[in-house]
Amino acid sequence: MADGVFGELSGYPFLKAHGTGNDFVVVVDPEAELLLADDTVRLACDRHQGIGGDGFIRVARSEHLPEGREVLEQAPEAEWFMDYRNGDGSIAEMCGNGVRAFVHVLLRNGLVDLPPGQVVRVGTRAGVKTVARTDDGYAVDMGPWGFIDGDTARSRGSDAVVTAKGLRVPRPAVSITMGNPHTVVALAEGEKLDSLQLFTAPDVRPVPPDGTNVEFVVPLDEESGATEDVGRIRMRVHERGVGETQSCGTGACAAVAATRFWAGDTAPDEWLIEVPGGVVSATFVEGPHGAEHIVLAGPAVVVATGTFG
Ligand SMILES: N[C@@H](CCC[C@H](N)C(=O)O)C(=O)O
Repeated sequence: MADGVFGELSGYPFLKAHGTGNDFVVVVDPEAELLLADDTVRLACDRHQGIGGDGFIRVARSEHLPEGREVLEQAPEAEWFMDYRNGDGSIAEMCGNGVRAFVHVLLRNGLVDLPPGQVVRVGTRAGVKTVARTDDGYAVDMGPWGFIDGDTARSRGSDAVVTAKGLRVPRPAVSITMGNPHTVVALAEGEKLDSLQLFTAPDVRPVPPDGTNVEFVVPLDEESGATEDVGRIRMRVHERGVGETQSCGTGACAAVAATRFWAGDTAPDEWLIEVPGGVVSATFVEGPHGAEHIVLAGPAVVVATGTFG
């Protein structure tokens, strides 16, 4: 490759994609030949000196990455692996908006065929995800959700305390895994959500062992579009390894899991999540072996293609 500002990426083609405003620099590297040092990823995602993105996605054949080979042992059909990094270069287990963008790029580049009614299985560090096409995007079985500290959450309703700029007092929260870690805080009013300052990371105690993404949610009532059958929340998020983003798919799943847990048995299975970058949906379904899975649906868009300078 040419000697340019992006090191090994100079001269390499990229796509810029997003899902509800959560944006990604995507490279198609089927043989996983790129080294992808943290600095290189950081520069690619830099909004002033790079292409700009919340995250960086490498599209690689599973057989060429160690984590991909582990996936293939359980799911030989998961030919493609989403190698995901945050904008600061750190590796993340999973990205719900990113996996839709990933499949969109696979289709756009003719790397998979996805006729109506069929699914594609994608390898990730949080296991294999099954993705289907919808009328306006993609639906992803995100797998099971779980409490990070199940006993405390179930007995007390919360297992952490969050402090953030714009919150008058620290708030109780619950930490949930979607393969990656999340801590969810409920607020009573929209104004409180709007006045949060999320340039700096909220303080979470105790913080989960691998850090956390923090979601602030406001449950909406029937006047704001919720119904008996479809719950609705507004959400803002501070992402681990990034900062505030316009949307977070795994965060939306964690947010509805916490909201439904707090609401009790009568809460619906279908949810709409309003984020600054749009709306995604999440549906609780019965997965294999009786585990409760969440299906996340939303759009994926490629906005540009180019070559690193
Ligand atoms: N925006 C993503 C999540 C990306 C990873 C996250 N920042 C982490 O470190 O866990 C999503 O849509 O899920």
